[in-house]
Amino acid sequence: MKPTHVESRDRLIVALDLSSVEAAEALIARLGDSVTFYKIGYQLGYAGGLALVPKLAERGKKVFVDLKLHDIGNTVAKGVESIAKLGATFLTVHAYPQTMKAAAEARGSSLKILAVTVLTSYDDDDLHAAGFRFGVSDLVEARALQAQALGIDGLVCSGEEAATVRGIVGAQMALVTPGIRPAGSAVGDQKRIMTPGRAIAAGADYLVVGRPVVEAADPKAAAEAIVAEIVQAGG
Ligand SMILES: O=C(O)c1cc(=O)[nH]c(=O)n1[C@@H]1O[C@H](COP(=O)(O)O)[C@@H](O)[C@H]1O
Repeated sequence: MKPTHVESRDRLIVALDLSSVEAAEALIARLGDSVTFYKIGYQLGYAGGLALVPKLAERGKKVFVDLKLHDIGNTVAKGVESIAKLGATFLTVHAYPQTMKAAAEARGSSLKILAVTVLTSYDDDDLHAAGFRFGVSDLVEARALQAQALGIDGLVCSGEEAATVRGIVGAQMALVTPGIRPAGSAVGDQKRIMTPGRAIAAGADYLVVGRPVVEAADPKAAAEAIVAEIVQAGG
């Protein structure tokens, strides 16, 4: 079950993984009306990009601030309060109980907190190497339940887990899926990938796409093709 109020175009979130505000502004201008939702993460955020959040919001765009916070509760809460003032729609935290609790309590009324379950560049071996005794699917499911119990607004997971997670948490939580790769595009460092259409069909509400749009010869055409696939999948 996907929230029906979200337009197909608004389900695409383009990751502005670029080295400067100027480069981001140039891409935003090229994409024009084809993209309504942007993500600002480490690369752009640490290069002055957080100043773009209120500017984009003023222009009617939605912004996902992807800082994947994880620290002691007090520090997380204060960071969340600062991000909330920028006018962002989404903010990520890692799905650790203390971190999620602090973020949920500090988020205010307009910012929504997304918990990153297991990074899409991880597989079971990567989790075991990091000291976890769970595999990806078990850890994603356990964290989804914890996030729901703590009042978190949405989850970041791969398309591979989307259908199961949707079944566990129901329709209320937003499911946001990175690791999106249109057929034929380079996988890069991602390990749990899915095409836009299959991810929507699996229950994703939002697709996060970086390189397949940002590095495309024609980013606008790449974004439009993803939106067309979302529409075709019924999203
Ligand atoms: O939170 C995220 O957005 C995120 C979570 C995750 O598990 N995997 C993941 O790739 N992301 C982000 O999604 C984007 C994916 O970029 P591409 O692999 O270039 O499409 C990057 O900005 C990542 O930081």
